[in-house]
Amino acid sequence: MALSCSLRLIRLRAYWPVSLKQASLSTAPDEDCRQVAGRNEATRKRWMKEKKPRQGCSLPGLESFWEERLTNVATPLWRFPYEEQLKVKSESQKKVLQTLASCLRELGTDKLEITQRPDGLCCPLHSVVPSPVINGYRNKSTFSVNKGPDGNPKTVGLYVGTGRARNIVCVRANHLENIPEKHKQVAQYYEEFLHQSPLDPCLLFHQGGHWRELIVRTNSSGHTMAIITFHPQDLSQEELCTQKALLKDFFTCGPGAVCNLTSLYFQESIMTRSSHQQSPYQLLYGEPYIFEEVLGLKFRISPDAFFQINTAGAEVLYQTVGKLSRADKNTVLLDVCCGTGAIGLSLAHQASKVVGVEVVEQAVEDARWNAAFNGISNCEFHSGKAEMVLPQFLMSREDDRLLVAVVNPSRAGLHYRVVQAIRNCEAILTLIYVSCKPEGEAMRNFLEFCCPPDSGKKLVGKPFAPLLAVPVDMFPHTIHCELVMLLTR
Ligand SMILES: C[S@@+](CC[C@H](N)C(=O)[O-])C[C@H]1O[C@@H](n2cnc3c(N)ncnc32)[C@H](O)[C@@H]1O
Repeated sequence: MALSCSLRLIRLRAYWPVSLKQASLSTAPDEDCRQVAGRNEATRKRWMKEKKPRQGCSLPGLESFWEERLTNVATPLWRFPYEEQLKVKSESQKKVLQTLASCLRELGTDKLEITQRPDGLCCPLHSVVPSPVINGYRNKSTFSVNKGPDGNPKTVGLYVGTGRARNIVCVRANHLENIPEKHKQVAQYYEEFLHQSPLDPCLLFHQGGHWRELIVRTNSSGHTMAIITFHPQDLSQEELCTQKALLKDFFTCGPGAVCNLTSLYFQESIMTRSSHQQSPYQLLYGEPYIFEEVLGLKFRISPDAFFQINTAGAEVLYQTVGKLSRADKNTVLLDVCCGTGAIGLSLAHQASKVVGVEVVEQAVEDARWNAAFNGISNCEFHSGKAEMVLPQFLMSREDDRLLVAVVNPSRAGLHYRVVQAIRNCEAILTLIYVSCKPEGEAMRNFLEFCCPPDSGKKLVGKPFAPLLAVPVDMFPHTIHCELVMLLTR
């Protein structure tokens, strides 16, 4: 990629505030707000001046100062009415498409009619499709354990500050509008449990301590799964069993019973994040899975499996993908990075067949169960890294039907080998790229899909061209937005 193009990508990233998790590690929440507002500076100033009062903001002093900081970092658009938030998001998406257009021009793409639009965008941009739910929409929240504003190391909340700057403060998330009350309640009781526990929290791995983050998942029927991560350090099996029993008692017959947990999991982990394979999720109590309904289908979700964090928003997202995909009974739909199979299964009725690929084993097992439970028989799900599975699958395919590829990778974007495999497969004419961070690694992927053929990079297939971009808001109050990009050739 040309140097100026890379610089533009860096600038674009600077324009975008960081993700909720990253955001909670930022030192400068108010700066994020300034960046977010960008072109809507006047509107932002007006709203900041009017200072919409924060619900329940009655705490004086230190704690309320930190809560406000966290609110501004994690939900930087919270002061804006939702209509204004959508305008801010639309501006951000425009930036992405402008950057893509100019990078494509620099790369000498031959799709000049696409990159020379009067608005400077690489393709038409649909207005942002709103989230059906604005507040408390998260079905999953991750809470950390660390020192709070008062220095108490047994505080359960989200981070403000950064590890690098050594200024992390863990702030209770009670005021965040995107987190449902149930999640806040479980966090509050976990904190109470920690206060009762004789064991220390694990703040830094090398400094010892045990209690670590809490993940809460809920579904629309009110079921609640809690997952607690624990650093075993050098505890014996017997001591570990005692801790698990204390935790279970607290949430089943102690003060935490009011949380009404449907499942309680415990994961011993010595790494920042461990998969089920690396360190199994141990069910201490209740149901092994949580279930959710999406577009009339029932989905089983394991503790290790990804599921879109805004369920109502996910329905809108999948409907959007379905409309753009043009999958029909003559096409095979590839669902790359399929999680529990949600995209493929919700579109299976449109396609002749769905082939899903996913690296998390538990999610693949869920996807197979979900297909069987919902009576969907034209789906197959492959377990493994897409960069290993997909090239092999496409090479060994004997079927000559057209393929529609839907890719929905994590923030790291698609591995280069996945891009090569899709680009060099002539049967794929339609590609839908779903990204929650289109200004990041997804941008690199867009350029790899659309650049002129380059035998040195083994991108020999005809380039794709962006045809339409539809942003779907899944994350009200934050700057983030899911971008559904239709690319064809
Ligand atoms: C953003 S989620 C999308 C899941 C799914 N499309 C959905 O809507 O529920 C990204 C998924 O990619 C998976 N993933 C990450 N890296 C992968 C890889 N190298 N190969 C296959 N799947 C991967 C993750 O485990 C996660 O389930």
